Amino acid sequence: MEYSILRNLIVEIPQKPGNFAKVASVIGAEDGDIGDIETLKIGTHTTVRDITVQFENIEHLERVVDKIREIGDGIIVHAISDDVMKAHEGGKIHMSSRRPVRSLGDLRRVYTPGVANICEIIHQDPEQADYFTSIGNTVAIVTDGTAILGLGNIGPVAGMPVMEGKAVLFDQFVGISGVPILLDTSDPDAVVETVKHIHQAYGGILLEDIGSPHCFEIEERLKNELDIPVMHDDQHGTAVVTLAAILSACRTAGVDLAKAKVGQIGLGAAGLAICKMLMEYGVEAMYGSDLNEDAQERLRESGGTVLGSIEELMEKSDIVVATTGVQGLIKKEMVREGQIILALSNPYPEIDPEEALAAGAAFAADGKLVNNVLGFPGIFRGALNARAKAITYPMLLAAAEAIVDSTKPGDLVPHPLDPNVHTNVTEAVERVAGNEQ
Ligand SMILES: NC(=O)C1=CN([C@@H]2O[C@H](COP(=O)(O)OP(=O)(O)OC[C@H]3O[C@@H](n4cnc5c(N)ncnc54)[C@H](O)[C@@H]3O)[C@@H](O)[C@H]2O)C=CC1
Ligand SMILES: CC(=O)C(=O)O
Ligand SMILES: [Mg+2]
Repeated sequence: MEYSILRNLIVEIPQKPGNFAKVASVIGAEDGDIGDIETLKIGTHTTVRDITVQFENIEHLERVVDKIREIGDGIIVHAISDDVMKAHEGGKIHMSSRRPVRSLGDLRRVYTPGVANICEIIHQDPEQADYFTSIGNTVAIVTDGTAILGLGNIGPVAGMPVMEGKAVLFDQFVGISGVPILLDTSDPDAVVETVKHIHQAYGGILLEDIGSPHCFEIEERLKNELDIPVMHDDQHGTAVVTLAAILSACRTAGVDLAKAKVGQIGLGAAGLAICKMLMEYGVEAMYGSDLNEDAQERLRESGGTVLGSIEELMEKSDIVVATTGVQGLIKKEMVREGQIILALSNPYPEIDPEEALAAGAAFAADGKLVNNVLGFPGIFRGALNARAKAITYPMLLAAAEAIVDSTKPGDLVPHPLDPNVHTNVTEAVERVAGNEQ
């Protein structure tokens, strides 16, 4: 038998001698090849095991799982997990202590009675919280779940894996603690009130995957009403990285961005912010296209030109950016020779970069490559280091330029695991924030 897929079966088995053997023999009798077996949880009456098994194909997997389910006796197959699912088991983040408690002395220093003195110091001088608490190193990752990647309004709980992912990136790239906050409302009044009531525990607020148009009002009001950095990642994190990718492409192609014709397909959170950033940078011919008339109107109000169709936009633009969430929206016949195409929707782009290049594009990339992961960690690290009260356009521009400077010749953007990019963005943002104070 040729095995082509490997899966992990998460099976709950009542603690009775012979029960595990029943599961193992069913798998063996059906020619499944058992590998590692891990005990995930020992309960009072049952044990949950993660059994790695190789299968010939999906049909073979389904047959084996059906046979295990037929055993009965309280044996339950909870999940069939692959390596992505495995990476999510138990969640991706965990709040951990920076101070070990190994003795009573530790306990008294870390907790009562020692802690009371620190509380009093902060009570007398609230700024001491910067030194004696983790607040200044913690960012709330706030979502209402209305625009989770390009998956749409799937709710905040379904969006939690994305928020945990952002927290992983904050921690790994710049040492910030990211704390997901899931809101069960999208009403701007309620969102603003809620964030205002909880904001004291955080040094900054990252708004994530909040859909348009309510994201615009929410961000604007929170920026005005809070004196800590607030940034909607899908708007400005994306705009920063997109500007950087376009600048690198223009540098390689010898194109002057200010004189280029740029088309943006999708004028939601990401799209409108990209247009505004590019126009602020000096782009004069900024075209846009969206199905939604209000979104079109927002581009006109910002100084851009709305075109009637995607075909017209593709025809007229030297550089095209797409953030619609619609896989395959750009057809290869629409691609113009020498165009720069950034199809940024996640998880699936508007056109595969290989297809765009084969159709004549000079540069093409998707949202895996040109991704706000290159921006938001360093932007917040820099803002927190400088104790900035807001994230401003000059700070965002400095972040974009730092990304360009971190990009190897010929590439559009740096590798996201290159620590230099996060350090460079941090330093650039911190420097500008420091100058602004
Ligand atoms: N690569 C990256 O770093 C990022 C990528 N994105 C991606 O961009 C996409 C959009 O995200 P958001 O702007 O937050 O969502 P959004 O919901 O605010 O905006 C989507 C916009 O696309 C428009 N649209 C939908 N179908 C269209 C079509 N057929 N033609 C023209 N316009 C159309 C909608 O009317 C809406 O205005 C998502 O797939 C997301 O994953 C978003 C942020 C960062
Ligand atoms: C990358 C990101 O933030 C998004 O696709 O929504
Ligand atoms: Mg997002």
